[in-house]
Amino acid sequence: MLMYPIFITDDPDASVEIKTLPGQRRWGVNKLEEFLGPLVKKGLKSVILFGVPLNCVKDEFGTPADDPQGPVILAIKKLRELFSELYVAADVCLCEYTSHGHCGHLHPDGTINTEPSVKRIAEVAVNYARAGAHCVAPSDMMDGRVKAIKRGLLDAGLGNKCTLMSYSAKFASSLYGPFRDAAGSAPSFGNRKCYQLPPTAKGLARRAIKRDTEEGADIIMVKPALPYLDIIADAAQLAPDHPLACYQVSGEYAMVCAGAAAGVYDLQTMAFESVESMVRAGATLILTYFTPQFLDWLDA
Ligand SMILES: NCc1[nH]cc(CCC(=O)O)c1CC(=O)O
Ligand SMILES: [Zn+2]
Ligand SMILES: [Zn+2]
Repeated sequence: MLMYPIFITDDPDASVEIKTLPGQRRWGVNKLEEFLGPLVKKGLKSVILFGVPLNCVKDEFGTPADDPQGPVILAIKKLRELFSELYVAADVCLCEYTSHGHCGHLHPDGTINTEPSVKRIAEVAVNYARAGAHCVAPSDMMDGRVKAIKRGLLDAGLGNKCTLMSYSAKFASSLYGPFRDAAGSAPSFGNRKCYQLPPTAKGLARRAIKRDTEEGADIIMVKPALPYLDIIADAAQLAPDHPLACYQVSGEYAMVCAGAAAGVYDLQTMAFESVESMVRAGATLILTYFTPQFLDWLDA
């Protein structure tokens, strides 16, 4: 039930430490074999890829997102070729590729322009699926994107080849800090409160979960995880026949590590307690940066 989030950058030989995410690195495509080979041997079953383009020319449309020579498409192809048993998911968003760092297209006044955003997100998702992704996971939060992606996959003949995992209930959280640092995707102005949910928005989260199941999502996700266990439990009840994912995000991971380093608790015990709580709430799939450690700990 563990999916490992990994950062793929466009220097093919990169292996660069990410300061705010202890133990995690930005990887180049040429390094994926030595990085993931040992983990696959230990039982790693799935990864989710995040592109970290450092050398591309970003524009307001996020054009580099599905560049055939871009890091995500190259990594999908490489991983499918290297590891026949590994499940390869790809995060779909534009913020890593837009000049303004927002997750969609903007109106001249800086607000989100939903229609072209959704169209572009669906295009990117289909291109990741064409490259061989088993699963596409839109994290942009634009209204209507699940339906558009599902339609796109069906039209491309990939409806039964590629799973759609929706970040259905994604809250505007302080816990994404290390990720934005790792992915270079902080917005250049404003924030994401227009398209991510406020922490108190239980009703909106429930409606988003229902809407995504109706629009054709195959997996529902709640994010962040530990502070939102009630939402995970709600999702388990609202979508009982869907796999339910939750994302132990970068800031949650960093918090667990920092607390352990400060002597507040034992790292392994706390890491287990955190994900066991998610399982108790109803999660059946957990995206976590602790995945490599869990493979060791579960084996020991
Ligand atoms: N679309 C961007 C995206 N996709 C996944 C994360 C966060 C993941 C993490 O913190 O580990 C974010 C950050 C954000 O919304 O700002
Ligand atoms: Zn984004
Ligand atoms: Zn808005």
